[in-house]
Amino acid sequence: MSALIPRPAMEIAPGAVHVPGWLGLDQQRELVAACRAWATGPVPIRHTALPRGGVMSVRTVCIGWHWRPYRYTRTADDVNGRRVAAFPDWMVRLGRRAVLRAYGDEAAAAAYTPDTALINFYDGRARLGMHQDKDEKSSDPVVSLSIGDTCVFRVGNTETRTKPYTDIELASGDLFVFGGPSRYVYHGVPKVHEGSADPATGLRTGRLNITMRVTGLQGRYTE
Ligand SMILES: O=C(O)CCC(=O)C(=O)O
Ligand SMILES: [Fe+2]
Repeated sequence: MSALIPRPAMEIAPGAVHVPGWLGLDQQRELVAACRAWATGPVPIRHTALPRGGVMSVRTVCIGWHWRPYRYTRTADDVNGRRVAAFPDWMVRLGRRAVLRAYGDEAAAAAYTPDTALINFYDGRARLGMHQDKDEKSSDPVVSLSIGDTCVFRVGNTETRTKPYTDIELASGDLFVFGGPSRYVYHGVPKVHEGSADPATGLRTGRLNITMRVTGLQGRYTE
């Protein structure tokens, strides 16, 4: 789809809102630079090990709290034992602006205080199976930002990982927020369109996705 044709914001399901082209190119560049720094440490980006052996095809680095299947911890005991980078205040503000844009609810936006983000990097072969984000002890919305290659994002239902689902495309700069009745919707990334990115974001290849969440765990860890 041409970047010149503005795509309208769409409610895909109650509480699940897609805002195409929400991030400008400068913001995307800044996020790419920040994620690149986080990818190097204190906990380097890695393929997350799964409990039954095997690894995820996506590579992930976390900030604020470290996620591994299926919990959040302060230290990355499955990687190098170190504490992850802090969740910066500028990202809290970005999350609030995202919630305001998606729901138009000033009170909900002001109250939104994400304390962790999972930063996923997809090469052309990476996929993410259908899952729910349910390791958080808070039902506050998940804010998702995409940069780089366009992907197919599958938005399912809250009951099963199978149909009915809706496939949408998440392109560079797109915002997707899922909260309220869609907070525990199954979702996944069945395909990444390799080479579809505009290198002007600073990401020559691949797809970056940032999901901010509220863990509901005690003890904020910010800068
Ligand atoms: O890459 C995406 O768009 C989704 C990522 C996701 O669902 C997750 O990290 O839990
Ligand atoms: Fe998810």
